[in-house]
Amino acid sequence: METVEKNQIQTAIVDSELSEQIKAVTKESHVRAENTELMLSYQRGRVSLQQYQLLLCSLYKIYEALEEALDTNASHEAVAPIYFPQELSRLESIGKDLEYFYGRSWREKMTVPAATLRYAQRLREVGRDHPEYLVAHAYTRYLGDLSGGQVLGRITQKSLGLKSGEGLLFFSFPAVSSPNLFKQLYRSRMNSIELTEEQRSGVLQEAVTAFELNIQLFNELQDSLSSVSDTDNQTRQRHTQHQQSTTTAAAAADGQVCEALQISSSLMPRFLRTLLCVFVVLAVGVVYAF
Ligand code: HEM
Repeated sequence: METVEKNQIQTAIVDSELSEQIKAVTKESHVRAENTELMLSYQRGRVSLQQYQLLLCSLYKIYEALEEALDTNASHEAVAPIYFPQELSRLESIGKDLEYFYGRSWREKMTVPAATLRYAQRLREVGRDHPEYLVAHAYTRYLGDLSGGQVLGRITQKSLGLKSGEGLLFFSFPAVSSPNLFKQLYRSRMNSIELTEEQRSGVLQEAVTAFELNIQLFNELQDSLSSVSDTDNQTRQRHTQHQQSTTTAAAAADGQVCEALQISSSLMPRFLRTLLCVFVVLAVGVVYAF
């Protein structure tokens, strides 16, 4: 770990409770997470459907690992106080959102970057070897979802023109009537966990790691989208060049055909006009191809 982070953790440990320490120690990471390309798209109100769908796929894998680890360790003394499956569990909601976007075979259509798999793997390791660190991961995700995440939900809905609730269940916590009050309760439960100094230091370090894993995931996800859109652009450019010579001339003729069909619209049923239009456009295409 970097010396700066070690110093931050040591400063945070002095005289304060876990919830304050964890917030202090991840402050700088939070700023970095907010400034990733993906989160900046959100803050500019310009999230794309592809960005949101890919994010949901990754979140599914992360919450699957996190909630499995929490369930397995539900009675562990460092987990029980912050175990709120009814209020917080996200897995089922994300699954429904994925089904909304990808249909019933959403599981086969999921794409997940390597960073997501590393994140999920770390969650499994923590669940197995250090259940007391789960508080760091649960804090990072759930309290984030209940804080800035609520704003992100509204931005997603607006950017994608989704109707209330459609594909947006991830952001909704029906069993939490006041996110602020719930966060207060959650912090007080975090503070009730008894930890040795060594464990506390480990939890704080793990919280920094949890933010780092999120940042890596956002970056990789954004990179994969950029490379997909680069390839798309290249394919589109080649396609456009290939088509340009025939399309330009054909377009003028198409326009005339459509104008002609508009004139006779009151006399001809719609499907016949469509059929005629398709036929004429095909014929024009064949003529120009030769
Ligand atoms: C567009 C990006 C984001 C914005 C605008 C944002 C905004 C906020 C805001 C306004 C708060 C409330 C601060 C307070 O109560 O003092 C907050 C809290 C929090 N955020 Fe974010 N956030 C973003 C991204 C993230 C990400 C990516 C994570 C982690 C993966 C995260 C984790 C948290 C956590 C854990 C808290 C609770 C802090 C605490 O009260 O201890 N946030 N965020």
